[in-house]
Amino acid sequence: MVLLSLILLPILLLFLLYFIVRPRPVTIPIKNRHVFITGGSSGIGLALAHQAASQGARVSLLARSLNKLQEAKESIRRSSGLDVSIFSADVRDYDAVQKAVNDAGPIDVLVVNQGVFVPQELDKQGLDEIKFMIDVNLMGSFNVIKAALPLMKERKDRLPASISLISSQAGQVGIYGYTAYSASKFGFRGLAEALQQEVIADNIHVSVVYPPDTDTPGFEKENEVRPELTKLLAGSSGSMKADEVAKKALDGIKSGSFTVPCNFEGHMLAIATAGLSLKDLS
Ligand SMILES: NC(=O)C1=CN([C@@H]2O[C@H](COP(=O)(O)OP(=O)(O)OC[C@H]3O[C@@H](n4cnc5c(N)ncnc54)[C@H](OP(=O)(O)O)[C@@H]3O)[C@@H](O)[C@H]2O)C=CC1
Ligand SMILES: CCCCCCCCCCCCCCCC(=O)[C@@H](N)CO
Repeated sequence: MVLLSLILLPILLLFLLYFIVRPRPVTIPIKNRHVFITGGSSGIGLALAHQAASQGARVSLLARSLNKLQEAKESIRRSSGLDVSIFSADVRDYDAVQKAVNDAGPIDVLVVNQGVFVPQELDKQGLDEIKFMIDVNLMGSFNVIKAALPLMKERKDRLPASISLISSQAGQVGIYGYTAYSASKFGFRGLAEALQQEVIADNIHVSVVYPPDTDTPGFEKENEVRPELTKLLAGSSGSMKADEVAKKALDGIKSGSFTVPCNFEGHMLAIATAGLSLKDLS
């Protein structure tokens, strides 16, 4: 009897725990909603913009180069017939970001995607490049989220909304040659875990997307200077097309998943680095 309850009690408790944290699927609609993508003029961000527009979202893009933004706007107009809003700003400039975000109007789905990567051993890398990556990738993301959050919270429809961060598999595991880059992306994890707790009451769902090497203009440039060992290690997770990553990202965002892996290795990494991120269970 005692033995039986010793076995049954933990099982009962586990069921109870599961009942409390069981998956409660959320669907974040994007049709007719405002999707704001930073770094949306190139690579993964641009692919996401195309897909969001083709699913009926109202899309806004933010990046520095007005030329590239205009090209992106034109290519989305050609493919989906839709007009996207473009904003030229550097994410490192809070006032410029705030102005862009306010001009764009309340955001339903914020995709923080801008990013720079200059791989190099710490030994050889200058502090200027290290600061560049931390400032654009991490501090820039704070600027964007801080600027967008007040209006996101005030949105009238109360439909589920999303804040998603495009991290990297190098934001799950430190990789040779990526000391600064990995540090900038690991920061996303803490930001996201804490932020999710702070905004869930506003029905805002935080997602972190972890792509492997992805075929983009930025990646092409990176490859010219990438140390051999970095190539080899990153190569162990293969590479994807920007469209494929964008699809995984958008599906993950729409389902409100906290962790969004993009390939098989990504699923393994998600399990290996789950930590206390229990959001995916709730
Ligand atoms: N490609 C890859 O292998 C992988 C990429 N990632 C991540 O995905 C994201 C997108 O990468 P990818 O598509 O390759 O990048 P690209 O270099 O192709 O595009 C980067 C985008 O960010 C914008 N951007 C860069 N700096 C700033 C800035 N200071 N302020 C505002 N916008 C800026 C660029 O426009 P502009 O220069 O005009 O400002 C451009 O629109 C990044 O966060 C990256 O770390 C993650 C894993 C793998
Ligand atoms: C436990 C299971 C392990 C599975 C194997 C995992 C292998 C790790 C590979 C990490 C790849 C990092 C790519 C970074 C890409 C990137 O961000 C740059 N291109 C810059 O944009």
